[in-house]
Amino acid sequence: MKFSELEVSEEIRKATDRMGFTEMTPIQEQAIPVAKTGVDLIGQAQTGTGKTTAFGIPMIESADPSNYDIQGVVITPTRELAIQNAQELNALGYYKKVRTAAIYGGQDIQRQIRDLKKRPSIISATPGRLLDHIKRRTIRLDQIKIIVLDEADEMLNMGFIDDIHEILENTPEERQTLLFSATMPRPIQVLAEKFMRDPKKVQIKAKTLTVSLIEQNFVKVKEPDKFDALTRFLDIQMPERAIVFGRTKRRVDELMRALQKRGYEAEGIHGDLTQSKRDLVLRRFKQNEVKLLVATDVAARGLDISNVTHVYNFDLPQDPESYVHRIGRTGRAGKTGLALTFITPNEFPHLRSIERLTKQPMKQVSAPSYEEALAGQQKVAVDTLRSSLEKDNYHAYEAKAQELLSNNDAEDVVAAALKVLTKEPDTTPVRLTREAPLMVKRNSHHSQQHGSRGKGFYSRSREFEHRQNSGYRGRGRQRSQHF
Ligand SMILES: Nc1ncnc2c1ncn2[C@@H]1O[C@H](COP(=O)(O)OP(=O)(O)OP(=O)(O)O)[C@@H](O)[C@H]1O
Ligand SMILES: [Mg+2]
Repeated sequence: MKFSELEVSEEIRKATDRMGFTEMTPIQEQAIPVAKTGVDLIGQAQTGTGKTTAFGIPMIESADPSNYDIQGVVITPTRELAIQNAQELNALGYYKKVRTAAIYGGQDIQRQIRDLKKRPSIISATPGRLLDHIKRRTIRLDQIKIIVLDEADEMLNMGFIDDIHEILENTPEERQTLLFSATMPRPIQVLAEKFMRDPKKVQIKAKTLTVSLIEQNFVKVKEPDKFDALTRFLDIQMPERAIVFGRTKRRVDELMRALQKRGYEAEGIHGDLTQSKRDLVLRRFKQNEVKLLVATDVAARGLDISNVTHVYNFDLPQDPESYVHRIGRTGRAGKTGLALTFITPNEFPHLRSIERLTKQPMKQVSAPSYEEALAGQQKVAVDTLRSSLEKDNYHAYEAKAQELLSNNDAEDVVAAALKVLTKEPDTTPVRLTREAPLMVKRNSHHSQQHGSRGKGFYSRSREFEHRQNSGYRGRGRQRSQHF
């Protein structure tokens, strides 16, 4: 079905047109008409299939820009996602003149207060900062009509649940509540139904939980060999734009430095960086100034960066759902992608639990040898040379070529030129602190949640457990500190 056939105001149809959308995606086609009737809704569809617009249209449609109250709220687990959702809502509200403000931690609160004085109709926020504003009375939610929990399962996970409850207490009881995510574990749905009113479920049924356009591979590699394997894969696969996920903030810092040391353009993103640094790194990645983004799970959910061709899970994620979201950073909006997951020998049970959740077996590949990586890079050099020949723009170099050929064998000259052009696999020694393999924890929080009898789900990282016991106030803060 096309947006032009959707029963919405002309301003919204024009906005989707301006955004370049013609056909609706399945979640949009099915969720928008239901949400417009005002009922509560749980929407589940694969990553990259347009859930933002699916909740965005009913929000913009119900907002009245001549009313000065905040009428809608979208809550997300990360700051970058709050910014991104605000951008999409502003695009959808362009002709109707419905304004959305992004409200998130790490940005000057006075600046946000000034923004709020301009009376946005919708707020796209992270929970902690939203609560700060509620307490300062710079945001009132008593007139809202719609609240959306984007990445709902993550928002209702142990880390954010208290904040969400506190936010909900500040909203009118007759509000409409919408939950969206690509993953929706059963226990989270049960929990959600406690604060929703008879929610309708719109689940886009697919054979697999992950998008079929993403090729999913894994490589078995011992911890000390992981980094060499990574750089050889990079040399062979030559991703246009890739995200490398590491387990902890320290790991991300070390990986980024190690990659840079071997001559790759890489930048890191995690929760210990200042927000301006996070913004800068993401901007450089989006603008293709760096090809590799090394990230914790702070970049796992929701981020929509076009042309991410590869996702490397250098470390396994903490839980199978995170795997689904991480690899979903590629293969978006109909594009193809490749995901490669590194598994150390004793992490195999985790691989199987991921496959059980995704219903998609991963294909085993082997780590390229030095020679294979070299052959890959040589091919790049040959291709570069060939395309230069085709461009026919090297005539200014002909005199020098003749000079070289008068004293040397032609084959030697070309071979030497190729050597210079080839980025040979770099074996510069690097130091990475050894990561312990993920533990299989019986009766863990996750295993109970998924009703899987404690087999094969993961324990939280040591860092997380340490933080849990280290007196941070509010569980939501602990969770956001984690990545
Ligand atoms: N109807 C459409 N036609 C074409 N492109 C679309 C359409 N709807 C959304 N898109 C584009 O598809 C991309 C993915 O959309 P979006 O970020 O909303 O996915 P999502 O389902 O929320 O994914 P995730 O689960 O990763 O958060 C965006 O670039 C968006 O602009
Ligand atoms: Mg999304």
